[in-house]
Amino acid sequence: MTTLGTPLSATATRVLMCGGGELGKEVVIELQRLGVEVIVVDRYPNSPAMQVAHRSHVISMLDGAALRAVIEQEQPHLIVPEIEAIATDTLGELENEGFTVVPTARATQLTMNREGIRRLAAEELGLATSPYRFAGTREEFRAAVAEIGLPCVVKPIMSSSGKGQSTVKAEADIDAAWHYAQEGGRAGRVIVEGFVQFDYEITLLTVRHAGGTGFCAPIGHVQVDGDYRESWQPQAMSPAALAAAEAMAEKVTSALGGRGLFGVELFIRGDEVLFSEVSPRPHDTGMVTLISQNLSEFALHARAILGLPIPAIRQHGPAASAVILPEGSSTQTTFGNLSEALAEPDTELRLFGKPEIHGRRRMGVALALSESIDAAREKARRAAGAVKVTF
Ligand SMILES: Nc1ncnc2c1ncn2[C@@H]1O[C@H](COP(=O)(O)OP(=O)(O)OP(=O)(O)O)[C@@H](O)[C@H]1O
Ligand SMILES: NCC(=O)N[C@@H]1O[C@H](COP(=O)([O-])[O-])[C@@H](O)[C@H]1O
Ligand SMILES: [Mg+2]
Repeated sequence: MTTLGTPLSATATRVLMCGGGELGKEVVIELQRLGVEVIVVDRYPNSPAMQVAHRSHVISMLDGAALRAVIEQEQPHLIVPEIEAIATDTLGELENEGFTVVPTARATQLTMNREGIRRLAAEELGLATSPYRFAGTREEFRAAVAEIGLPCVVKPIMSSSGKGQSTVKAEADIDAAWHYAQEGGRAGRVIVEGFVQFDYEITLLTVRHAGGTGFCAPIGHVQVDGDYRESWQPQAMSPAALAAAEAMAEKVTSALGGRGLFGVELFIRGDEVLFSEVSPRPHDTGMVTLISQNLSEFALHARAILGLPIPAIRQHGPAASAVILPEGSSTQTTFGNLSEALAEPDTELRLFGKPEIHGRRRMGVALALSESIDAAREKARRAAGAVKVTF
């Protein structure tokens, strides 16, 4: 596609986003800048991306019939999944019928289930990973934990952002980990992974586009309870570790195929790289690229899926992001003290505009550029911390 039309006309280039959170919102903004007609589908009204799209539909995206009906009605040129929890079998059928799914329907099927992507990476592609077992019953689970040994990490095979994930450190944690995974996942089955004592972990943003495959500078991050709190770019790496990371990212993304941006999650120990998982779409830790690159991960995704060139990716030096992750209950949250939050130079905020909060929810992110990674991280944390959230 190297011609784009006029939105809302007979020549329109239509993109339908399946999922419309904060990551989708930035993708929609990039598509809007190119005059693409954008339709957003999500499970609740006024999701962040819906607020910047041409139209929206509220359905359960796990309901294959509902998803098919919306797609048949909208006739998009591209179907762009934004979350994992989608009726991916329906995406497969639609792809067979001639629709284009980003990056491919198979990639969305394999990555929505930890078992699919782990078996592809470790067993078919031979990538190094943590040791792992899958379990569908309590008995299988106890046996899997015994085989992997302690400490181990337990995750539902279908979940994201750390939901249902816990670390079993002692015998006494085993039952709680099983129950927690049953509540937090969309299927009873779990993965038990050996706990990796990594030096640091990265997201290697990898973009498959018309001219080949490109890599962003590695993004380091800190996770708490399986959910990201801070990220920074560039993460310093030895040349050997970086080369191994890029080789691994190239291998797994070419196995998934199609065009678009991927977030390849890797654990690094010395010069050794272990594959963790991959998102076939922009990654939350990659929000730092909103300030750190000429083309953010969202701009890269938009260009790649539209078949446009990506001749260079420019990195602007030490940069960081820190999440705004309040806990409360409201449909009219306010974000105050912004003059202090944005007082320092080279600081930005994104407030996602999520219509509700019940419990803990990521509502925004602070971004900063500075002289060093430490200084950028501190600045981003100061900015995020200064925002006064009231419910
Ligand atoms: N085997 C492991 N050993 C050590 N730490 C781990 C292991 N697996 C996961 N973690 C930690 O938990 C974090 C979240 O794990 P993972 O990415 O698998 O969860 P997720 O729910 O898919 O998260 P997201 O959807 O945000 O990517 C990792 O980034 C890492 O910090
Ligand atoms: N790690 C995956 C991730 O960050 N996904 C992002 O969070 C949104 C859901 O947020 P919500 O749970 O607040 O609705 C998703 O729509 C996506 O933008
Ligand atoms: Mg992850």
